[in-house]
Amino acid sequence: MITIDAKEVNFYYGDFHALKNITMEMERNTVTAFIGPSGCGKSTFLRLLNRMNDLIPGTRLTGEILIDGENIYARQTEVVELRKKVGMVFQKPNPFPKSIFENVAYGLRVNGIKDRALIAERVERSLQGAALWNEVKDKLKKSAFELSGGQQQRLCIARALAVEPSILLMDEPASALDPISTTKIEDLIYELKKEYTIVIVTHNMQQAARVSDRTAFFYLGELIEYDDTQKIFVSPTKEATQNYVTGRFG
Ligand SMILES: Nc1ncnc2c1ncn2[C@@H]1O[C@H](COP(=O)(O)OP(=O)(O)OP(=O)(O)O)[C@@H](O)[C@H]1O
Repeated sequence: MITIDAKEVNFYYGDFHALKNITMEMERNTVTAFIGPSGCGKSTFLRLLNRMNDLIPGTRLTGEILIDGENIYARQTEVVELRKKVGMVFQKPNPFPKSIFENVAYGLRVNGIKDRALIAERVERSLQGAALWNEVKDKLKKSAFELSGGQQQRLCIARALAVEPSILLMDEPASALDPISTTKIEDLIYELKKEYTIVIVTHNMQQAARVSDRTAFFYLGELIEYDDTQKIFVSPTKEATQNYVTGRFG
């Protein structure tokens, strides 16, 4: 079932045409990786999926992005509701200067949930979902800054899960982490796709090959090739894709 459906999307920063006629569909409960050289538009496209570019002055979008059949750029779309449904995890872990518990509870409180038992239950479930519960269950009141970088990133994933999104956007979620923490995040992505649809930007080819079902190769603002990950890495159709995945440019 298609959950994200982008149709002829063009995006401009002022006069700069950053995304050119992007059309692609993403299915529910899959992991899609965006790859391509620096500046090709991966993050721009990812951020369009939960309207994170809205606040950048002078930008313009044409085309449509439908999520579960609804045009997320339609006038009646509530951005707050959209972001509940489409969560985001950034490159650098960015916990709030609050306790571990309060970091995860934050989105629930912002959404007006006051029931303490419900909040505690959701915090536990989210930390379990982010494979962090066992490491933090005895120190929930400690500052999030006392966690390691890898734990902080899983905390940020738990924070995103707490408001029960159906889609998770991840912008290079492991690039600031050591190899062991990276493996944990990759294992987690594999687990999470049972319940969520995941879109990940990565510079790491092996990571894209390991975690994703589908891979989209972007170059200079265009979607050059989008196919099953196996196909992109083993027998891509386009020469540019072949050159990129074999490390001949980028
Ligand atoms: N806020 C902005 N204002 C103007 N131009 C921008 C802005 N953000 C990105 N761009 C430009 O849009 C293009 C695409 O940037 P984007 O960050 O989407 O690329 P990317 O593929 O994610 O790159 P990287 O892999 O380096 O993160 C680049 O040329 C960049 O300079």
